[in-house]
Amino acid sequence: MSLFRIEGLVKRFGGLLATDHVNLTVDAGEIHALIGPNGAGKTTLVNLISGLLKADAGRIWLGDHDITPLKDHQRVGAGLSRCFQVTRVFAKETVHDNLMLAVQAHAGSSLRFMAPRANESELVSKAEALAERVGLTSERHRIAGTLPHGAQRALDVALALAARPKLLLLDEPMAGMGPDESARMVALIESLRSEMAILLIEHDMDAVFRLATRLTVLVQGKVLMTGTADEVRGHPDVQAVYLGTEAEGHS
Ligand SMILES: Nc1ncnc2c1ncn2[C@@H]1O[C@H](COP(=O)(O)OP(=O)(O)OP(=O)(O)O)[C@@H](O)[C@H]1O
Repeated sequence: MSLFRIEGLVKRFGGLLATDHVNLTVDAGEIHALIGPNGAGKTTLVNLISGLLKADAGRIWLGDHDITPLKDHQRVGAGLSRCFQVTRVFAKETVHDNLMLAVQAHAGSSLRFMAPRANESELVSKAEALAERVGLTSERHRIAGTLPHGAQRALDVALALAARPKLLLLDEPMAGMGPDESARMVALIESLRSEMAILLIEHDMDAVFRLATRLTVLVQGKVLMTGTADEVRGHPDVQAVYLGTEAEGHS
């Protein structure tokens, strides 16, 4: 059974079918990329998955748990974490304090019953481990808002990791990055592969083809195809519909 499964998902905005009976699976250990031209419905689908939008029809499964009726924060609790195009980092707090808040929010009942000092030191060590996990150990005491863009995105990933997700949703993690920052983000995503499944929405096709186990191509709300990088690259419809658009200056 797939770790994550979408069945017949539908979302209408007035007369527009933004999500048109979409089926999609993500397996454990997989980085599954969602690609498609502007307006294809990628953001809508991610919002349906994370629970920001309510689907008109269809079901969403995490393992054997039907998460369709759950609200967004309940989906995080069920194991689905999201990184945002617009980051949710607290700009005026330090990296460490951002991580402490995230770790605290997801600490669960085990920590609540510990002595306060043991509790605190457990939280600190979890926050430090997360900083190290995303390469921010040396920036731990900096104010988050003063970090370079790439480091802020890395912090956003760390905040999502604090929830210990089974599935991580990454919405354009490379957006606005230069080549060095992108390369670092690619390495970070690659390093997460063994620990969780990832659904990646990204316009940077080099990064997508480097990272993705499988890709799903979305066009006008519909799945055009799902396949490996080679299958997608070689598919004539994809070249016409998507890569053609790319060559014309798709950002
Ligand atoms: N809240 C909304 N109300 C009405 N129409 C919407 C709404 N959100 C999205 N749409 C429409 O749904 C379609 C899919 O949009 P969506 O943003 O999901 O595409 P996308 O693939 O994420 O595009 P991009 O690559 O530009 O981010 C578009 O035609 C868009 O105009």
